[in-house]
Amino acid sequence: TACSSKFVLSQMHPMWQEPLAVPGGDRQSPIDIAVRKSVFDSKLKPLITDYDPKTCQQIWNNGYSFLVEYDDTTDKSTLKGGPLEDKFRLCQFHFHWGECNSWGSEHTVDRKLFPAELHLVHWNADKYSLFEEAVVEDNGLAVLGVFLKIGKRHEGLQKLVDALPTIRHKGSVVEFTKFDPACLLPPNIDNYWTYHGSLTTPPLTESVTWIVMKQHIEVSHDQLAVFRSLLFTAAEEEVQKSMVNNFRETQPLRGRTVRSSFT
Ligand SMILES: Cc1cc(=S)c(O)co1
Ligand SMILES: [Zn+2]
Repeated sequence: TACSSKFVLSQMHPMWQEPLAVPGGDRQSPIDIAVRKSVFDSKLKPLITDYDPKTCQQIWNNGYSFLVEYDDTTDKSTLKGGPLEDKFRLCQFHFHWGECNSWGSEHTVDRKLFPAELHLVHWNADKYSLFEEAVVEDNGLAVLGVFLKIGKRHEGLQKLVDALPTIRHKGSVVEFTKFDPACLLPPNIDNYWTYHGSLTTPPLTESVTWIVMKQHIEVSHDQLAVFRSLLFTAAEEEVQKSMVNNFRETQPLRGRTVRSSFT
């Protein structure tokens, strides 16, 4: 298969036709994180996550990925500290992955590809009152990125994996409660890279403070295989398409500096 040949890089194909012009276009995501070019910033604080599993509401297939959505009408599940000046509310998390374990992440580290990447999406609740408002503002969003590697089974992930067959098609939603997203974070969340970027799916708005974890988490081959059983297409569509390679290619740095919280 495309995944076994040594020219895997030439086999990669992103999920959708890229729009020609994007807003501004000089702070797009994802990017390659060139470790030796990142700048240690001793003023970066520890990250503070405070997630309440009771705010977990549903899991659904939006035709790009699957989203686990949280009640963000109060300050129950929040992220602050790190590079952030304000308090951000968790609204959803989702993943990006490949058709095989050779690729799938959005960010790369010294051009290294991971099989998948988790994104926890938060919006600035000190400055705005809705995600929809925040998503078009420079300091509106904070997305926490975590790389996934193939290894031992992730016990916390299994509840989510078990729900995926019930949302195979685009548009399907099921109730999903009492899930603590903190279980998906690596042991040490104080080692991260941070830079200003964008959403990686349309509308690609340049409103994201990215916080990418240095430490990855491990999931089993079989768990990631279930992600690939999802479909981009709705039940009534003639041709069903597997939900794989739902990542965007890395974008030009355009002079941006990536800061690190560690030396
Ligand atoms: C809001 C949002 C953020 C990311 S990173 C994504 O992939 C889709 O939607
Ligand atoms: Zn994403």
